[in-house]
Amino acid sequence: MHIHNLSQQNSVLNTFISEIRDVIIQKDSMRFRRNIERIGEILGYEMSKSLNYETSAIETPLATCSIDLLDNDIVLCSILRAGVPLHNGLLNYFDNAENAFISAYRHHKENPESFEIIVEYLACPNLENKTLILADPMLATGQSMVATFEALKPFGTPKEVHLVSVIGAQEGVNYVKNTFDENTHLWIATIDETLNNKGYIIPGLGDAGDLAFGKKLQQ
Ligand SMILES: O=P(O)(O)OC[C@H]1O[C@H](OP(=O)(O)OP(=O)(O)O)[C@H](O)[C@@H]1O
Ligand SMILES: O=c1cc[nH]c(=O)[nH]1
Ligand SMILES: [Mg+2]
Repeated sequence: MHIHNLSQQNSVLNTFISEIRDVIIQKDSMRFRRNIERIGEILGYEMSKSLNYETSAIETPLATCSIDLLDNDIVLCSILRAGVPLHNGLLNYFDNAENAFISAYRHHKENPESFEIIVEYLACPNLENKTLILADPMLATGQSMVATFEALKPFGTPKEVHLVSVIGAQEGVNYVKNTFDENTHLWIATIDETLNNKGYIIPGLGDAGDLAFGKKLQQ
């Protein structure tokens, strides 16, 4: 797997990451969503450098110029619900992407430390030979990404797969690295050291879905 950890280089991205982590600033849910969206824009921009381009002729009012334009059929798939602001950020840059949505949530059984991933809702276009972008802001154990990819398999075989995430735990990064094809790319804003016994990323930011959209009752 090609891992692109953008925090290895200092940039304004650090400001957005610090704000989504900050226990005071993250109380402003509009700012939280917008920061995730801005991070999606940055990750999308960096990813765009690795895609395919074809030269086009563009007519200006004065002359013709040639410019290399993106030549990928992109399908942007996000995991509900925390994936929505990240999806919007990516879609801000990939104007013509087709879109897929899938729900994946953690179902806790009697023991709060153990959970399974439940996939229920799925809407997806044909993936055959397309560029699939799988977006989820939190890559904790990595199980949601893997369950999502499994659920998408009946929709066709993508030409290339890009995973996009904001904060990952090293354990989740290792899990997707060992599970996905070695040509898969991971575009991630930053990677934290560990998970706690409830599967939350430490230091992480808390519950991304709750911070973006409000606390949900456990099912
Ligand atoms: O890597 P994993 O261990 O699978 O964990 C990551 C998942 O947890 C979060 O979703 P959550 O279950 O909190 O759902 P929500 O978006 O509805 O809050 C997050 O958005 C991922 O989908
Ligand atoms: O740290 C985590 C792990 C999973 N989901 C979240 O929202 N945060
Ligand atoms: Mg959540």
